[in-house]
Amino acid sequence: MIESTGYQSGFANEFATEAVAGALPIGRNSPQKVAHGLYAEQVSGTAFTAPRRENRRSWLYRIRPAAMHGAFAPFAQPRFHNDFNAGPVSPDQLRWSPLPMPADAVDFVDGLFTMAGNGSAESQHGVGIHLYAANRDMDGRYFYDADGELLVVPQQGRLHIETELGVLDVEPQEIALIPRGIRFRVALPDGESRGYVCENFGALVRLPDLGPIGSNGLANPRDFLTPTAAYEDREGDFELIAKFQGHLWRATIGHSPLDVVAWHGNYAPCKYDLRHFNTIGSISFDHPDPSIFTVLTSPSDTPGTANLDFVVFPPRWLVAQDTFRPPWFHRNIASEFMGLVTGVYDAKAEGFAPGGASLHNSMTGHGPDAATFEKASNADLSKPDVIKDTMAFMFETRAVIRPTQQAIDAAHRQRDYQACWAGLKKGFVPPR
Ligand SMILES: O=C(O)Cc1cc(O)ccc1O
Ligand SMILES: [Fe+2]
Repeated sequence: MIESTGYQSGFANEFATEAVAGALPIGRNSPQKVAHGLYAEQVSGTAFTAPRRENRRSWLYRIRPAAMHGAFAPFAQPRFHNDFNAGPVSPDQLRWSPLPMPADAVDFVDGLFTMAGNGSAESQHGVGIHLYAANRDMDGRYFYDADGELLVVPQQGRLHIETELGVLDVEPQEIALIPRGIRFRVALPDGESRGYVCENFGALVRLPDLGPIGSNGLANPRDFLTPTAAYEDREGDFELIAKFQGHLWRATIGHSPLDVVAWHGNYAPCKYDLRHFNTIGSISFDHPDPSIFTVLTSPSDTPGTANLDFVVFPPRWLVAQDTFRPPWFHRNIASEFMGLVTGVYDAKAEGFAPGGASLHNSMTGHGPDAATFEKASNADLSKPDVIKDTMAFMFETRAVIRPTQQAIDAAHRQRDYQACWAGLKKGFVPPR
């Protein structure tokens, strides 16, 4: 087990960190001989020639280079993939109860269950949306995803994520970002653990522009924490699992790949506490568009039209006057996959449980359920509404989100979801 050695603050900063003094070369990246007999290795997350403000890469000083492992062979974990049903996709509103905890011993990789997605690693746009339910540590097993960066949203149980670049200890209401290609191992200090993973095939997520909000607000850069270097020097019969072009592969590896003694650069994992999100909303009237809740965004080639927006609905005060305060009824061009970390979501009185999920695709009508509509239409607006102890989120994409066959067939899919709107009464009374 590698213990955390601490964090450095800032989003995609130029970090420099060494677990052994003198391991980082000074004034160059690849000296003829690296200090302490280490190997130098660069890992790039953007094209070499990407504009400087978007360019992401790190230099790793490690015990053995990443090239050292056995040949890859296909690895069977049939619940984790990128087969997003090429055929017709139903416009139905869909909702799921939480993924049941496994009965057998299951680690993070074996516990991944693909719910939906769009695009592909090959086309370099789109997302894979996965849930995980696991109950044991990855043991002698290391994983990397060559297809996309991973945005991990734990819902139950802490995650101890040992990565090549250091350790992230993440608890529910925090998120972790693991860059494409970075190798890691997950331990579960609380045993049974559950959460959501968004695999981003497109441009790396970044903080959204703030426009007229100004220079502060929403997710502030200093609240993103990147680990300081931490490594293990461990030999044994281990396995390296890779996700590559939508499929899993396994190679033997005779040492721990978490052997980076020092590194510098701006391509690194980080975590963020969603409770630090500075929520901005209406202090006059009307419920704002949910883009005001964007934590991170992956732009597409069309300005303002994201490949992925990660949006949160944190605790906040609702004070708007002459306003229906919860989310309105709507149909959007974008497609919305929602999850709930804790509490109750303000548009759904019942049925959307922590650990559950919903999917409302492009132009599919949705919004408050009948009970929420009734309550909010009659609420006393002279008092503020305080939304407490909750953390819902949304993976919103420009492309339609295709549920997988296993998500459609799952026993935990709520086949009666549409009934939540059935009780909406006809209120129209034409003037006479
Ligand atoms: O609950 C939803 O569907 C997400 C959502 C929230 C909101 O505040 C406004 C629009 C929207 O799609
Ligand atoms: Fe919505």
